[in-house]
Amino acid sequence: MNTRPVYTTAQIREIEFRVLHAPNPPALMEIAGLAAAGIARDRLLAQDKDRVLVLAGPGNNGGDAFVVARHLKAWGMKVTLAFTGEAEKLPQDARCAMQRWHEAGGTFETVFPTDKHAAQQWDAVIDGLFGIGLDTARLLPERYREVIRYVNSLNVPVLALDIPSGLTSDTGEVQDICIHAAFTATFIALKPGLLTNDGRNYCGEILVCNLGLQSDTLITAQSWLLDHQHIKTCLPTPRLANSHKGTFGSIGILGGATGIVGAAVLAGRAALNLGAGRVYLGLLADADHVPVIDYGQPELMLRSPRELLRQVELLDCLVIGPGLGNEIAACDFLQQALHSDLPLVLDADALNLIARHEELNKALKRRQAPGVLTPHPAEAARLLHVTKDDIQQNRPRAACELAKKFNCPLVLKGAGSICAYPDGSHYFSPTGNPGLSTAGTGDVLSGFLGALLAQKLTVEKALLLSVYLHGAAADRLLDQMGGPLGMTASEIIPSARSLLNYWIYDGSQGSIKINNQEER
Ligand SMILES: NC(=O)C1=CN([C@@H]2O[C@H](COP(=O)(O)OP(=O)(O)OC[C@H]3O[C@@H](n4cnc5c(N)ncnc54)[C@H](O)[C@@H]3O)[C@@H](O)[C@H]2O)[C@@H](O)CC1
Ligand SMILES: Nc1ncnc2c1ncn2[C@@H]1O[C@H](COP(=O)(O)OP(=O)(O)O)[C@@H](O)[C@H]1O
Ligand SMILES: [K+]
Repeated sequence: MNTRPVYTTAQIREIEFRVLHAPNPPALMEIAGLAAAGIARDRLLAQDKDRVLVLAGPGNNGGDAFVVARHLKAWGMKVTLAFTGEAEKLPQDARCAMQRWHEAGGTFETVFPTDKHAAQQWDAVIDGLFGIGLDTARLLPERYREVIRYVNSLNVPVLALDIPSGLTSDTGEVQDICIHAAFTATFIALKPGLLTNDGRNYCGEILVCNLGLQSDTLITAQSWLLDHQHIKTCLPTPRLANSHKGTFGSIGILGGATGIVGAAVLAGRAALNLGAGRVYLGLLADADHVPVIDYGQPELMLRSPRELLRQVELLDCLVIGPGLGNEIAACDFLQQALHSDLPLVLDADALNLIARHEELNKALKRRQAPGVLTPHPAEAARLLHVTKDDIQQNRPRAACELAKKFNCPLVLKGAGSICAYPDGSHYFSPTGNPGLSTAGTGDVLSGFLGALLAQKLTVEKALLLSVYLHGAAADRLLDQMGGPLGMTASEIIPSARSLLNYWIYDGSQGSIKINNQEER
């Protein structure tokens, strides 16, 4: 499996320690600087665009910047380097890099340019201010904040070294201000902060420079970036010609209280369009508001929740939560679902009820049958009894903590969704965009997940595939629409259906092929 590993700062430092304490250690900073300089030359600069501003910070990220500057200068670029730290306080490798810059005839400015006194024009900027050593608990000194504001106001591409300065490497949080990069050359391996939360706004295109190291042979990864190669291993197998609706599972969706019927309908439509053989909705809405048919998708079979729960033995999976509400009846239905042996997808109000009621909480923890939770950050906060900000401040930690607490795989939704397992392993999804920030898209995800479980995918595969596919369907729509604005949850469904078929069948269909053989 060539899924990319993702490492925390502590793990990157451990890798570095192991490499540097082995015989004949490589010159990591030199290798990193050369790789990044090549990216700058090839992706940001050109013969008539050769004026580059290189910003060097007070640590080893600054050291990388000196190496980049040296190579760009040697390749004929017009390099202006700015460093406002104290040379004698630089770490040893960075001091060496500065020395070699001087030896190559380089000089540096001792103040950073700002919009107040920068008359010079640049074609590109290299951000070597702060890397994984940034301490976000300390407010950045004003000179750094000023230069970051200045760089962000320029209309030129920025290459961030390792991570954009201002971003917290482990969490993707930006405390105050951050370099807005067009490209990020990240060293050794991916970091969580590049992949989730604010990180997605600031990194631009990420280029991993592994510095010749096979990091996963040095430290066992617990975290990975999902990619299409991995997703290919999660796909349902192509359908046999001799199949019928029973082959592809029956799914129940329990929710749709008065005023929020649409949530369950969306989940049902999503499940049907992702290949479930039969889809039943158990709607909680009162008699005056409950629909008897979904005219937009008449294939859905509408029931009362009681009828649905009476026939659980007919179901292969139950999604409970979309529009479930928080009435006593909802609690009862959830209690019954948790005590059943059915594979469960627990979403939305089901999660809120579990957060509020101890007996539901216990029932979930005691469950042996497969289950998956699909909280957004506010639901995750209720489940962990913390604030939403606490969750967002460290999404990977929150996702793993929840999976462990309930002994259940889950997806923590939002920009850079994280699929986590009780053993602490977790995956970041690279797909999805702000077009998904609209009501109902979570209901669609729960329907996708249920459909894949009903088709007998394992929980692990169904979770990764549904999250990746959901985001990819939105990304495809975004391309078609030219932007994310106004994307609707309903539109995600056909987009995902075509993608999934395409991925499984690679464009080739299963219909019988009969041709006349020309006689010769
Ligand atoms: N780990 C490795 O093996 C490698 C690391 N390299 C580079 O080294 C970087 C890490 O270097 P460092 O550990 O020196 O860390 P950084 O260079 O990221 O930052 C540490 C420096 O910033 C200062 N600082 C941190 N937070 C601050 C704040 N809030 N306000 C003001 N100053 C603050 C610290 O006092 C220290 O001087 C990586 O990101 C990468 O760019 C590369 O050379 C490749 C190899
Ligand atoms: N900015 C974003 N980038 C990527 N994915 C997003 C973004 N905003 C929302 N999403 C995705 O959209 C879905 C929203 O789910 P949720 O908040 O439960 O919606 P609802 O309850 O209205 O159905 C989740 O899958 C989430 O990951
Ligand atoms: K940086």
